[in-house]
Amino acid sequence: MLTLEAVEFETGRFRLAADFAVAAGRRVAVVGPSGAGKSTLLDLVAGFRMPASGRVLWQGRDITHDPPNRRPIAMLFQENNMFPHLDLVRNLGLALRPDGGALRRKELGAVETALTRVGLAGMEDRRPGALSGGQQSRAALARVLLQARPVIALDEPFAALGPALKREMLTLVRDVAQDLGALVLLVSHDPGDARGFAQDTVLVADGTAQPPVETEALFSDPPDALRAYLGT
Ligand SMILES: Nc1ncnc2c1ncn2[C@@H]1O[C@H](COP(=O)(O)OP(=O)(O)OP(=O)(O)O)[C@@H](O)[C@H]1O
Repeated sequence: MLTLEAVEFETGRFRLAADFAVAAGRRVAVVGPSGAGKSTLLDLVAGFRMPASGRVLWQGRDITHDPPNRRPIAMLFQENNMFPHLDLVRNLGLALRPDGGALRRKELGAVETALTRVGLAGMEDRRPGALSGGQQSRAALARVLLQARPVIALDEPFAALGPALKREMLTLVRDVAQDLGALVLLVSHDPGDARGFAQDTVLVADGTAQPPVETEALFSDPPDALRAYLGT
C-alpha cells in the first residue's frame, strides 16, 4: 500500500494536497489540467520534492524523509535519462551498479534478459543516440525492470511516440509491471491512456490530488473538474 497521509505541498503560490492510499500492484493513471500538480505528485512520492506536512508511507513504513534512491520507486521520464556516451549494457548496468563498476557475469545476464524482455536483444552495444524513440523507451523500461522496485512512476513517458507505438509501449509497461507485481503511477494527458491502461485514476485539480476512483466510473460520469479538462 502506498499512502499519502495528509500530505500538503507548497512552492510559491502553488499548493497541492493529497490524502489517500493505493494498493500494491494497481495500475493508476494521474490526470488533470496542465499545471495542476501531476508531476509534483509523482515527485512527492519519488522523493524529489518534500511535503510541508504529512507523510508518505510504503507498506506502512514512513519514507517521507528517505532520499529518492532509498525509496521503493523506479521513475521513467519522457527524456529517458540515458547517458549518451555509454552503450546500452553500461547504461542499464548502472541500475545494478550505480557506481559504474564492472558488471559480474550474472549481472550481465540480467541486463541481457531485460533487453530481450523489451524487444532489444542484440542491441547491447548501441548507444542511445543510435536508437529510435521507441527503442529508447524500451531501453528505459528495461532499466525499470532491472531496478525491480515495487512502484513504477511514469511521467508522460511516451508522449513523443505515435499512437500505435504508445499503445504498444503501455502494454509492455503493463506486462513488465505484472512481472514485478509493481504498482504503476502513470501521468498522462490522454484520457485514452487512462482508460486503456489504468484500473484506477487520480484526478489532480484545484489544488488537490483526489483519491483514486475506478477509471471507467470516473470517465463515464466525470466530475466538473474533469469535464472542464476534457472539454466535454
Ligand atoms: N520551483 C517552482 N516554483 C514555483 N512554482 C512552481 C515550481 N515548480 C513548479 N511550479 C508550479 O507548480 C505547479 C504544478 O506543476 P506540475 O509540473 O506538477 O504540473 P503538471 O500537472 O504536471 O503540469 P503539466 O501537465 O503541464 O506537466 C505549476 O503551476 C507550476 O507552475
